[in-house]
Amino acid sequence: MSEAVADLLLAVDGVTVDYSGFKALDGFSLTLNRGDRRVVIGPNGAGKSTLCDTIIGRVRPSEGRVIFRGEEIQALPEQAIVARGICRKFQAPGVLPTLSVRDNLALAARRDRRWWKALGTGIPPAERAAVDEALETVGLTARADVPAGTLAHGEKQWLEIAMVLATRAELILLDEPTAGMGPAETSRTADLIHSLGPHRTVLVIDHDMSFVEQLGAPVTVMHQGRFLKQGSIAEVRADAQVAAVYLGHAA
Ligand SMILES: Nc1ncnc2c1ncn2[C@@H]1O[C@H](COP(=O)(O)OP(=O)(O)OP(=O)(O)O)[C@@H](O)[C@H]1O
Repeated sequence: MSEAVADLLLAVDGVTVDYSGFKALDGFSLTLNRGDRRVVIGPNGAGKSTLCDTIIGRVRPSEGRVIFRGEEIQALPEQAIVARGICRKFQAPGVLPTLSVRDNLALAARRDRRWWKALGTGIPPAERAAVDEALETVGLTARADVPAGTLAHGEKQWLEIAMVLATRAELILLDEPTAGMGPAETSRTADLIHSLGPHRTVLVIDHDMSFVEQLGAPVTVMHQGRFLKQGSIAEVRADAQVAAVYLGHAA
């Protein structure tokens, strides 16, 4: 196997998602190598969330393939895809407000997802280690025993990221991880993503250009379900076609 193939973690290959004739994704392709950080941007309706939905198995493509670790996954159920090592940031209802921060993480770390088994009976050492590491990474160790519902907004977002980390997923999909955050929290979130080691591969969708700049990762621009450009944030900012689609004309 060549080095390039060995490093390839995810390939979205010519994927089309068709809603009764409307193509939310239209022959879209993207590849991620192990350890990559990538940001996907694009105007409203460009297909960014549909891309995440397709990778995680919530939406089925009518054409194309999603290949993870060398195997096609586009027809697998979502739980099977998660079990293979892809996790999307849990949305707010994923956090149980009356449980402690640590217990929320213990549930996320639980591989068999039978959550009632995760409480009271003690958690296996590997899961405990994953929980402790996730707490440390997002800076919530001191808050581990408070009810999750009492966390500030930014802390809740970090808990959601920690829950993804606790699953030990290799590929992490973060859909607008800085939504509702102020500048200081946004910077901390960028630092947090930087601090994840090379054993994590991260795909981020975000509208906040200062956050995208702080991430410093290659940027893929989508428009109308299609690939438009890829480059550094500076290259993308300077691109006339990208500027045009954000201003709402040209394609
Ligand atoms: N279930 C659905 N049925 C029909 N159309 C859909 C469905 N889901 C999404 N779409 C449409 O597909 C297009 C892409 O949506 P998507 O949410 O992926 O875009 P996005 O880039 O994430 O946008 P935003 O930045 O506003 O979140 C939009 O025009 C949307 O209205």
